[in-house]
Amino acid sequence: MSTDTTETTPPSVPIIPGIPTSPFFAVRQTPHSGRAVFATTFIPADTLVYRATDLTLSVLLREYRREVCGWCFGYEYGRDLSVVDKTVGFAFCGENCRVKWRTEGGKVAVGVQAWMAVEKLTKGRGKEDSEMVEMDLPRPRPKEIREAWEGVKARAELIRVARMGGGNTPNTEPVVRVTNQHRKAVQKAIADTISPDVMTFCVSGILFHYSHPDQFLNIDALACDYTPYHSADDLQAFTRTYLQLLAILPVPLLPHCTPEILITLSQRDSHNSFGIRSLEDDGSEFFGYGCWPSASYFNHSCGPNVEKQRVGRVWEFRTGREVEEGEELCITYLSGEERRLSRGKRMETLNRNWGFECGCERCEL
Ligand SMILES: C[S@@+](CC[C@H](N)C(=O)[O-])C[C@H]1O[C@@H](n2cnc3c(N)ncnc32)[C@H](O)[C@@H]1O
Repeated sequence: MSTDTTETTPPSVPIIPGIPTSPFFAVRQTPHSGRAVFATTFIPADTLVYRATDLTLSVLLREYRREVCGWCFGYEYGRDLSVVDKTVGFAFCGENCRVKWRTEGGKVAVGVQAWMAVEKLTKGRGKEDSEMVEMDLPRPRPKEIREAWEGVKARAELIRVARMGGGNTPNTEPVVRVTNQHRKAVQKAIADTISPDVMTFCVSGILFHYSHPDQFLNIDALACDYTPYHSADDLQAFTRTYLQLLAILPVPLLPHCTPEILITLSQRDSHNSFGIRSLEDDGSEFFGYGCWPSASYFNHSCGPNVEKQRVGRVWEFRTGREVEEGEELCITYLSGEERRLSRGKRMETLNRNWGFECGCERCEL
């Protein structure tokens, strides 16, 4: 990571879909830490330099779904929210948010139908897997990931035929007769262990691909993690969820439910998502996470000059001090407590969670 303020301007990068634009900065290539944001002018302290409004996919952990608004992520200190939409399993802080979620977040009628199908499947099934993310388990390598997705291909095909009658689109003539084998594949998928949070992630991403095909490039352009699954179990939860979604999603969404799309979502989300946390208590409550592509070009520094703040569904970025023209604008990827760790422990945390050796000014000293 560069904090160089000399005259040598870092090379600019070719046009990238979804990069942030601002009168205060530009995105440029760095020698060692990918693309980064550099001030193009002197910036006084406490200047709002950017607002990221481009939320693509988001996950509210199941345990918070009654307490955190499905639209604005509002939270009332753990109290259950007043407006509950039982059919889709989301709660809202008011009727206004519920309507916005239905019209914009539900992304057309098929979106609402998709969440209804998920709710129908998951309701009453309780928590079937722990979904605790064990950070120290070995991560599946790219070859294992390829094999796992390859391993569910035949079952996926059977389910697709059962749902679509063998046609390539819902309206094409059936080309394969649907047999018991196809129907059994659907039943087996539905009976398999459910991972509700993985399912929310996948449905949110599939709906984004369906409703904003042009903006999917913004996700695709983000830094890629080729080993995005935390463990073999995590990878299996994704392949299982894929089959379950093929079995239950509204038919128009099935062409958007593919291994390629689901893998891309995991690979880009891994090093780019932002935690959705409580706004009080140093963000001690972790409600879930989301991907705002334009906000993902700020690199990390252990002594950041930019502070980020979530305001509802938007992230605001403000300078924490004066910034010289040419200086890199950095946020911190560390949570409140982690910021107070020693250099060695910070490095370890960043390496484990983000997969990079921190080269920021504070670590280099
Ligand atoms: C959210 S992205 C930031 C933008 C990224 N540099 C890009 O080109 O898309 C996070 C990734 O940037 C890189 N990065 C961010 N801060 C860094 C730092 N302090 N030192 C080294 N690499 C860093 C790491 O590869 C990390 O996984």
